[in-house]
Amino acid sequence: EDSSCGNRALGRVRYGPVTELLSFVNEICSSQIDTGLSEEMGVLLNKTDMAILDGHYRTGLEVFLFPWKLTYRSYSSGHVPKGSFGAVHLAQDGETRKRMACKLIPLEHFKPADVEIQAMFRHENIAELYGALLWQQTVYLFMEAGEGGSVMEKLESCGPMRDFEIIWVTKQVLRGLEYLHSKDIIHHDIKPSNIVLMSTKAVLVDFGLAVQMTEEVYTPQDMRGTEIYMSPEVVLCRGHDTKADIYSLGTSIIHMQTGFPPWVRRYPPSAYPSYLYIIHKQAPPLEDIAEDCSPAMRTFLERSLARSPQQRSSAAELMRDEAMNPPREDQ
Ligand SMILES: Nc1nnc(-c2c[nH]c3ncc(-c4c[nH]c5ccccc45)cc23)o1
Repeated sequence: EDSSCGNRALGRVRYGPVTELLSFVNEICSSQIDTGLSEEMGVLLNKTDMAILDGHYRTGLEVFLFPWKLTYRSYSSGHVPKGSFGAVHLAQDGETRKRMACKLIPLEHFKPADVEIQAMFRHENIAELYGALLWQQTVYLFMEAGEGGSVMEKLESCGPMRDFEIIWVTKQVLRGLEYLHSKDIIHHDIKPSNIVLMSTKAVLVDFGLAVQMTEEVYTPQDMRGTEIYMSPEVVLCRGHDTKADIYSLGTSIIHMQTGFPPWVRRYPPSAYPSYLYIIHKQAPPLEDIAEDCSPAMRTFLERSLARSPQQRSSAAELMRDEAMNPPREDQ
């Protein structure tokens, strides 16, 4: 005990740089440390407006968690097993009043990939990582909060989005993808529930399936992503690249336009437990584009849903597409 502050036990939560946070998450995953300890331990990145008190950062004392309603239906068989999962809460620092998102992941399901990309690569359209704590076999990831909820929640509560809303969200996502793809990172799970809204921007979340390519093509050991938004080359499992995210953005736009992801209205989930074969065999789902879709947006979608990844436009090219810069009177 530290006599200078009486017999108050000093906790094991500390401020540190990204490198220290990364070594902390690797330690807890390789169980190099006794994870059974009753008190919390972890690393909060410097200058994150989070107030550690004597090495403690306890839920209910230094920080408070409030459950967000995270309700979204999965149309297909939902997550392919590799989907990263964890309950996301609203968090608020007791001292600084800073509001954050806090994702709780059971230690046995936690992997360093859940934080590596967000810790090492920062961009205004990627949810910033503030720190990681381990307490009672649960990892607490503190991140930038999208208090407007996800695009999925917006679709479920307000129905199909209007053109100018879709264009605003799509440009935000393209900025994030342009950055990630310039670092050869594939997100692997672009979809409405992984795009969260703030007052001035939208950010991408859930990098649990993201990978940084080391070659031209990424050959997966397992299928990654959520089926209904998945590209044909990912379904084929013979190697893919960052263009897989562009296809998933295209299917997400169809969802934003119509209120339904592609395929489900023509192939009802009751009759089709899996869409992998349909995605593989059928031409891209251009039939599911909204009837009142503007010609410019239809061309944009044809370019993002092209079957061949080589033919598909890149995020940088789509940023410059006329659909993203409509004439004023269209607004
Ligand atoms: N899977 C995942 N991994 N990281 C996040 C995440 C980081 N910051 C966030 N901010 C908001 C929300 C969020 C999603 N649906 C919502 C509905 C209502 C309110 C908030 C939300 C989620 C996050 O989510």
